[in-house]
Amino acid sequence: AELDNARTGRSCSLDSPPTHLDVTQKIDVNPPKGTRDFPPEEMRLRNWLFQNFREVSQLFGFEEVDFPVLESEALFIRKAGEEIRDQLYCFEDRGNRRVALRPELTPSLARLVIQKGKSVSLPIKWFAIGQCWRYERMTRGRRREHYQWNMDIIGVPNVTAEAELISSIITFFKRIGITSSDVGFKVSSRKVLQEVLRRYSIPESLFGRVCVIIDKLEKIPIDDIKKELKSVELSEDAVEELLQILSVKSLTKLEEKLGSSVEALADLKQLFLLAEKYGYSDWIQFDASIVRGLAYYTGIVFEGFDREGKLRAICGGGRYDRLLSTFGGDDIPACGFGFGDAVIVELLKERGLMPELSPQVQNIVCSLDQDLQSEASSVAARLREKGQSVDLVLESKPLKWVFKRAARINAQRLIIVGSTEWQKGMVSVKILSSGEQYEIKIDELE
Ligand SMILES: Nc1ccc(Br)nc1
Repeated sequence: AELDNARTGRSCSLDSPPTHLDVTQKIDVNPPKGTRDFPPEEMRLRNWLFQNFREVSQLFGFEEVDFPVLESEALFIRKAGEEIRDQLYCFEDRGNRRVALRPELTPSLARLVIQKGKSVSLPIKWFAIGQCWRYERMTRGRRREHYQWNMDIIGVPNVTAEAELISSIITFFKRIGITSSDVGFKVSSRKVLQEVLRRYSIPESLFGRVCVIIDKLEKIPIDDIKKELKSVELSEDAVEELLQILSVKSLTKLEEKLGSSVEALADLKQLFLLAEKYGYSDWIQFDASIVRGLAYYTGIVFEGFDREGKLRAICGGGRYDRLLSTFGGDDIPACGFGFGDAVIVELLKERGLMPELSPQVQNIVCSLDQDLQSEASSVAARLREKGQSVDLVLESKPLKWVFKRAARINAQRLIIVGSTEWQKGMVSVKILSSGEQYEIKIDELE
């Protein structure tokens, strides 16, 4: 009912919102279906992951940006039959506007680039880490939100941009202990598809839709793929040729099939040459079946995969030279990738690479009797002024309780404010790792 209300813009709240005294209705303490809470332990892992995303992005000279989670629905309405469209988390707001929770970040980035126009100089190198949404029937019990790391290079037409993006992802993998024996990148170019469609005089307008269908290879039966391709007027021959080409796994074979003048080949050869120079050749392989499921890719496409074949794609991206112009912007070349926060964690667990992240606090401060509580607060304030983190025990507790809490929050030092020591202008300090204990003048504490 609430969702209907939200969709129609009617009030979302209850008639008379419960006051703090009403306990007539017990609320569901779980988050909405398909969404997650981030209690401290999960939040530490998320922060660790995002910190690595950020540090790699900055290592490559990218600037961080973000956009509203809520966007105009129009940003994502593409007529190519994409899954991302079918699962759009969209509704009508109270102003009768059609809006959507963003399913991806690239359209928002394109919108901002156009909005900025000439005020930003090219090339633009931006990265973002943002929550993205899909409304999937819970039949499949899958998540409805995830966080995606994106890096995009706008304004560079040649594949040096794609080579740089792949290098940044590999840098990230190496930082967290993933090697080229764990993960590889399948690389191809949509210009391969484009060339085949051209040879069969398939209209350009069908390109996006054909790519979306091809992306379902290995996800749905081959006969359904063929049926869908024929439904967009591909002839039997065109379908057969297409599927033939998509099974090619070497550039030499591709050259035999398409000839050496095809632009796709030049791009791919240059990319593999650059990979050699970056030193990441053992991470990438040509695979013509890679097309990715977003309609707007126009050139090189790539996806990171787990070599054991147990997990879904870890990340993916490619060139999207037409997206800005389809939004009414200038004809500016662009490429980028998206990297979700879910599969990578599954991979880390698989490989035993999950980081040990415990809470960290330098000091726990307590007073031994109630009359010294304010003195304990002044000791905490003094330490914090010196940049020391302090967990201040806020009510009178037995020392046994304090020690237990100190262990739980992984405190390094216990500072005890006791009356005898306080009379002498001192406090007791206990180094919890070694057990070493001593008294120190308050104004020497740091
Ligand atoms: N696009 C998208 C959004 C949210 C999730 Br979970 N997966 C994919």
